[in-house]
Amino acid sequence: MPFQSIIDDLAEHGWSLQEHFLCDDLAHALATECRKREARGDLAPAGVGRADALAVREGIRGDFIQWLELGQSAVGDRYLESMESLRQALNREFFLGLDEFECHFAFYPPGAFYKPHLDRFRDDDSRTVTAVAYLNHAWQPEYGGSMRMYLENDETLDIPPLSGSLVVFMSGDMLHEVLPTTQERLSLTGWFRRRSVQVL
Ligand SMILES: O=C(O)CCC(=O)C(=O)O
Ligand SMILES: [Fe+2]
Repeated sequence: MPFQSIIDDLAEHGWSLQEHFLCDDLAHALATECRKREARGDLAPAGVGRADALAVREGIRGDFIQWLELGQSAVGDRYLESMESLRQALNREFFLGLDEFECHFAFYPPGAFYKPHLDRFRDDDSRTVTAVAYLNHAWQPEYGGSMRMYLENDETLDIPPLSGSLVVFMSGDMLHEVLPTTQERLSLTGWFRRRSVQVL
């Protein structure tokens, strides 16, 4: 079961890569859904920060996003249901108290990137585990657009955004970035959250 290997990887080193997490038809249908939203103009430039501190900073990230909610599309619901099963598996194993999953489509036009960052906000530690699913069929190495993770001992790992793969990591620990892409790059980025304890 892929969930067990995600859990084992997280316990061992805080991240996991599952190269065939989504079956081909689901990955393809999600890519179609993302492109449809993009064509309709539903995606908006992504911001940096949270709520009232939210700002669009093109020097930091250049992707366009739209949140995925239950009931918007059958294919979106299928993805959210599999993340719900993963949430329950993570809670059973790690007692993280994850009580929510939020996720958005992301569309990186050619030239876009996302500079190195952690997924946890300075004033809100509710984002606990990050899960990113990639939706790019026949992605070639020369397109760029890999996600670079900064591991221990100054090592880095570049993960190409290949259709169907899922990367999971601890949101507060893993420094990561999206390297500049030369092609349109589609993904679903999400976070398992626990109830936020506000730092005043
Ligand atoms: O698309 C990716 O590979 C990662 C995106 C990301 O780091 C984010 O949205 O916080
Ligand atoms: Fe991130």
